[in-house]
Amino acid sequence: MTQHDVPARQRSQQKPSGMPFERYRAFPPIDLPDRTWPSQTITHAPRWLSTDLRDGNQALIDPMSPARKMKMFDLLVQMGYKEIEVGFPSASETDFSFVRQLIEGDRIPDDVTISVLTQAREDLIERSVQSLVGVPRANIHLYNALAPLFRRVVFRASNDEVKDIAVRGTEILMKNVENYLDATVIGYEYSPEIFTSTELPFSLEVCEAVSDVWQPEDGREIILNLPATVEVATPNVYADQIEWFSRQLTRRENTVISLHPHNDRGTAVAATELAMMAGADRVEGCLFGHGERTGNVCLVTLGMNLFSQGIDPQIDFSDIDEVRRTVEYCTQLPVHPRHPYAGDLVYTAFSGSHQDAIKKGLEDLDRQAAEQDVPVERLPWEAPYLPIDPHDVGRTYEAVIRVNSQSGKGGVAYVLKNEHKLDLPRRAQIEFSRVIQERTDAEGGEMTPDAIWAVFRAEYLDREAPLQLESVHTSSAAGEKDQLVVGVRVDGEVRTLEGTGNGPIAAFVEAINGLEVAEERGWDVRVLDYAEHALSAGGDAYAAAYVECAVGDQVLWGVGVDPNIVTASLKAVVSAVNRA
Ligand SMILES: CC(=O)SCCNC(=O)CCNC(=O)[C@H](O)C(C)(C)COP(=O)(O)OP(=O)(O)OC[C@H]1O[C@@H](n2cnc3c(N)ncnc32)[C@H](O)[C@@H]1OP(=O)(O)O
Ligand SMILES: CC(C)C(=O)C(=O)O
Repeated sequence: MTQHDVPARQRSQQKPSGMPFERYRAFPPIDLPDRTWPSQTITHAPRWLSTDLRDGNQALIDPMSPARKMKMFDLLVQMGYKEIEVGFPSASETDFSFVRQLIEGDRIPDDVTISVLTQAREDLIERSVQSLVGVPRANIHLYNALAPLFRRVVFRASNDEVKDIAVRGTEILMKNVENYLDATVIGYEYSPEIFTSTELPFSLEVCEAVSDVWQPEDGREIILNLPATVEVATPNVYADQIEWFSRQLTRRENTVISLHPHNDRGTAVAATELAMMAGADRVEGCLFGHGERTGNVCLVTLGMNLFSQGIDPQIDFSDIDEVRRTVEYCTQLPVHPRHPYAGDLVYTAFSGSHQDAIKKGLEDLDRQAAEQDVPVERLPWEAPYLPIDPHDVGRTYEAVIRVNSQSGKGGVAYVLKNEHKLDLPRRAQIEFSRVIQERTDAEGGEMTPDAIWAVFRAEYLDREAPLQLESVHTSSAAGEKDQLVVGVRVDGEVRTLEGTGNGPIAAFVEAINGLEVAEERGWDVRVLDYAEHALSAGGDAYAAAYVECAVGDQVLWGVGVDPNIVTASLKAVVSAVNRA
């Protein structure tokens, strides 16, 4: 079908881009009509291999120094990675001596297997094997490219000659292992590089030939790593390729099918997950997706995706910021603020409707926890816009809601509640968020919690003119109205006011309305709504009071905070009057 055969309703209204798209071809689909992977689900973590110290390192502007490599290795071990590719020892003295440092310094825990990568060239294989002398167990990883373009351009060799590179490489490797590593248990990994662009039958043929040499059997596995060296198609195609390969392969029970996806199309995570559904056993990648070009698949995202589905990733991400800081130090590259699960902004909402929903969701969890009398961490996680609980990766809720011109009342109210325990009534939230909105519109940028608090204090708590409350005495007998005597300053002048009413607020309002300046000031005060709550528990607890008043023809809120609830209420009335 050409572009012109596309029905008009499906055709884009936009003009042709002028981009030379004709130079590119769509990747042909895989003929696998009875594919089974679409109906599979992922139920457990794969075997992970971190290639941060190899693929990750080889793609850095400034490859890791020995100290940085060691820090990365220790981090990977601490997080729980059991297979770690530690370098390409034949590439440089730095890589070789790092492997020696690990072995001679006894840095490799008993349950961790290191591996090293080599091209299928005799001298490089020998040097790689030599780097492993003295290690109790390790994997050696050999690769050569099989794809048509590489056969023609890089190796200038026929299919058989390219297959022979892999077969001979395996034989040479086994010979060297015999010569140098008698006390070491060596595992073998072979990668038909550029697997994604290679004819599937040819990849299979070469892998079978390599396996014929290695002779996998029970207790002697072979790892066939099928890399998306360059990601060239939609993720379903990779899954088809993996399912096809896995079905055709002999000795499947002694073969570990491994993935090594790159992210050229930005779909490495999806491709990996679909390929796991297609039967892969093992995944290679890097923390935060470092590696050649657009990087290897991100191990953090994959692991946390499992976690968010209730599956143990077998890796500890509980202090994600520490992981991020260490990786940034080792790679000297920043992690994007929107990186899934770990970026600075990924648990933060600036926009009003998101803030409102998150605030309600978190309050609902607190309510459920109180009702069921269990800690909130024991409840199944369910909160709008937050796929996981930030606490589970060591983040706090403090940064969840941040305020700028896109924010609404929910966000502002969340900050006041979270930071200062002030739970504003709904209409007070609306009123105060307008005050904040004026600021953010005028000044742009973000308003920090401290700045919001400063505005709140100035607006509601710190106004002392024209009215200031100095002292409060109340008396009431059962069944009688409250008698109130308050000391105030009106425009700085000390006055004593007396009032009577159904409660101290009504008595105070009566006293204010009776002042001689009341008429000229427009202080015709009526209370429309009232709310109060404790700010903290215990004998020295503070109380917050919120009073919605009509003062003349204005309707506004006042807020008061005091250890004494009556004084807090009267302060709230003063706050409203002064704001008017
Ligand atoms: C997809 C990947 O990430 S694979 C890993 C890639 N990583 C690296 O390359 C980092 C480490 N590499 C290096 O330090 C160097 O490339 C070395 C030391 C390995 C080799 O260096 P050199 O001997 O200078 O060779 P060079 O790097 O140019 O490699 C190209 C040669 O190797 C051959 N070659 C490339 N890959 C392979 C392979 N897997 N097996 C056998 N031969 C290979 C090429 O055909 C070419 O041969 P030619 O010179 O006869 O044309
Ligand atoms: C060596 C192989 C696995 C590789 O890095 C790749 O193909 O991307």
